[in-house]
Amino acid sequence: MAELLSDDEIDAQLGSDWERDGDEIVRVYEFDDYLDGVAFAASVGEVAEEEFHHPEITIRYQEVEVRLTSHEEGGITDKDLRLADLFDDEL
Ligand SMILES: C[C@H](O)[C@H](O)[C@H]1CNC2=NC(N)=NC(=O)C2=N1
Repeated sequence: MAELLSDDEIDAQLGSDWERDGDEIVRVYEFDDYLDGVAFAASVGEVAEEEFHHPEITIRYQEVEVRLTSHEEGGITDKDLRLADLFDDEL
């Protein structure tokens, strides 16, 4: 089981395009084309399944919102920060 991160640890390590929202970290990715967003969401899903750590993904017109938290630990852990970086690499 991963350790919950402190507020300072999260602030220090969170990617600049991500935001803290309570027990979650969130990023909204923008796309010119709806289907590019759909394809990106699919690639995020592939990474999540490989890592067996799953985000909430919301696909909207020209944007995809990705939210991460560690459900078992009840907050934000290194797993969430790592997945955020891996998702950003899918762009
Ligand atoms: C049994 C438990 O659901 C699994 O170990 C995994 C699946 N994917 C998961 N994803 C996320 N975000 N948090 C979890 O705690 C988690 N647990």
